[in-house]
Amino acid sequence: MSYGGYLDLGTLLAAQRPISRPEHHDELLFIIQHQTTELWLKLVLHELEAACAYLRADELAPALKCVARVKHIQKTLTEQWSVLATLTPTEYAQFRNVLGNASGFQSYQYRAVEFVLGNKNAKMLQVFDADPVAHAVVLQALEQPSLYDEFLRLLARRGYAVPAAVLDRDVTLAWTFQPELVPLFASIYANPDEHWAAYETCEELVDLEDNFQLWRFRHLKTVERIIGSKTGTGGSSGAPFLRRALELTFFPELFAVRTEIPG
Ligand code: HEM
Ligand SMILES: N[C@@H](CC(=O)c1ccccc1NC=O)C(=O)O
Repeated sequence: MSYGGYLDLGTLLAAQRPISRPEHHDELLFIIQHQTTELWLKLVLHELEAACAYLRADELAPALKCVARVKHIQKTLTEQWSVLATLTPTEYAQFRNVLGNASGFQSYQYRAVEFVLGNKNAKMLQVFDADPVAHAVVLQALEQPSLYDEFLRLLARRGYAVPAAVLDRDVTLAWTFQPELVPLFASIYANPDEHWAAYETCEELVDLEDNFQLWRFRHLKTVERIIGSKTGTGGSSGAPFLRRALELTFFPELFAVRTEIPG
């Protein structure tokens, strides 16, 4: 066994193939920024799937360990935007045309992560109709209970009053705000010592969402500085579309509970 053999560096390092002609110096940065993101997303999915499985098996501590690793990856991904931010609008404009209609909308691993965190939308599946591998990954994430679903099921098994409608919901649908969960979380937050496992997990989920939003924010800011208000190659309005995504929340009840804490 050798270093390059074990890591399959031949394959990995042959996978950066700029298509601009003459080749633009900065296209390699653009490719590597995306490829490293996709590699980390692969690990994020692997860890989130494991976290779901541990929750299903009532093993909270190892589930939280997976979440902790995901949080570190998210921080790395958020920091990594600064590398791409060295790409000036002038430089990007010199090879943007070669990208055609390709865009981040087509990142199946990103879509699967959104789905595992509960932001589901079956319509996004059709983007992957022509790619069976991508389709299967996103479909699996659509059809399985989200991390939040698994946590709420675990709470129900531990005797917490999670409404039946929440436990029996169609998990392929996007999560919608469930007001009945707010008093349940309020009782957990009112007495952390008695509900430590639940309390700690709630805060870990809030961290995940916070980190996800920071990544989205840095994407938006990088996009603003590189393409301004141009429309996206994927057909969206560009920065306004990305700005609206900052209003999304995966765990609305965990934010609503904050208002209910006396004091
Ligand atoms: C010059 C750099 C970049 C620009 C100008 C840019 C721009 C955009 C725009 C305008 C969109 C909306 C879709 C569209 O109409 O095209 C988008 C979506 C997206 N981009 Fe980027 N992007 C850049 C870099 C990246 C990188 C490095 C990643 C990392 C993988 C990424 C991941 C995504 C994802 C996942 C979406 C879909 C977001 C969603 O559906 O909520 N982008 N990007
Ligand atoms: N949507 C970007 C293009 C872009 O960023 C992109 C193009 C091809 C492959 C991945 C991309 N990344 C994220 O959207 C743009 O409108 O310039």
